[in-house]
Amino acid sequence: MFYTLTANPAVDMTVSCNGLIPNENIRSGSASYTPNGKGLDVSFALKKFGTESVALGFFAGFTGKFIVEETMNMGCLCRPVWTDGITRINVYINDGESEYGVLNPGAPLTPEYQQELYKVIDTAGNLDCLVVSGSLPPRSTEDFLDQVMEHAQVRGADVVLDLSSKKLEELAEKRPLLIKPNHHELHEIFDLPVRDDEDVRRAMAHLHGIGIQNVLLTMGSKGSAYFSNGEDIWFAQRDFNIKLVSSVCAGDCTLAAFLTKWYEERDNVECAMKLALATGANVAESVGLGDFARVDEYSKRIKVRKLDRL
Ligand SMILES: O=P(O)(O)OC[C@@]1(O)O[C@H](CO)[C@@H](O)[C@@H]1O
Repeated sequence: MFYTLTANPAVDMTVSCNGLIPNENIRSGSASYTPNGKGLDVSFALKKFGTESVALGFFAGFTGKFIVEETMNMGCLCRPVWTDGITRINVYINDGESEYGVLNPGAPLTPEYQQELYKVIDTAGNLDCLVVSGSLPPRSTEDFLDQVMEHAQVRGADVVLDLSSKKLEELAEKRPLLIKPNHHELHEIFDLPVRDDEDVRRAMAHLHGIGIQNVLLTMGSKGSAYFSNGEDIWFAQRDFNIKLVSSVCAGDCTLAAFLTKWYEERDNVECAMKLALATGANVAESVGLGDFARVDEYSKRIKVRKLDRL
């Protein structure tokens, strides 16, 4: 069974408007409020593919209650650790041309809440794979993610990491099963720029060298991705344009789609990459996760090739 951990969930408020004007109030055209956070998005997307998971995380206040209730309403299992404060609201604004995001810090953690979460991991039934995604709330301890990984790995679970912080580099030596950086994160965290296939070969060799078992590297709006298992590297590219509405949850759903195919069938990389890119593209065409209605159609229009070995 997959478990996801969202240490810092959020209600996403997604607003559309005709442009922001300095020092003036504007009226938005629409606003939607959705339960989110990177690990939760993975759980929601897994559910859409018929794959069960349990969503773990810290939740607080009315926003935390809203997220947990909505998660359960969607039929997802959830084991919340309740904390003080208020789970954050993140604001995304689309002015018709560009997207703007204001990501808030979240409700602070204490060592006691962290201990509570470790206990949840220690006693979780059928813990095969823990997907740890997203930022950390204020005042989480320096070793929080090390502890999370250790508690999961002691149970024999695989750990998948989707983190935007430098901590990802430190955790590499714990041999995560998979990481899912995008090209910006690869540059910022590991100082590995990605301009062409040769850069990708170099980057993948480095990542495997420091302990990471598999890498799914997404290329954002380019609509492409690379996957490396330490032996081969695959490149996937879509051949169609999308009408971008919000790219906010696309990366999380790309990861979920990849996992739902690849985790059980490690040889089926091509199929997993097709589903992953198709899902990411379709999610970007709506606010939140959307309905995945075009995923099958899009999957047929993704080309996958293996990079030549040098
Ligand atoms: O602050 P984090 O945890 O890095 O990112 C949080 C967040 O941007 O991630 C999701 C999209 O990936 C959103 O639903 C959510 O608001």
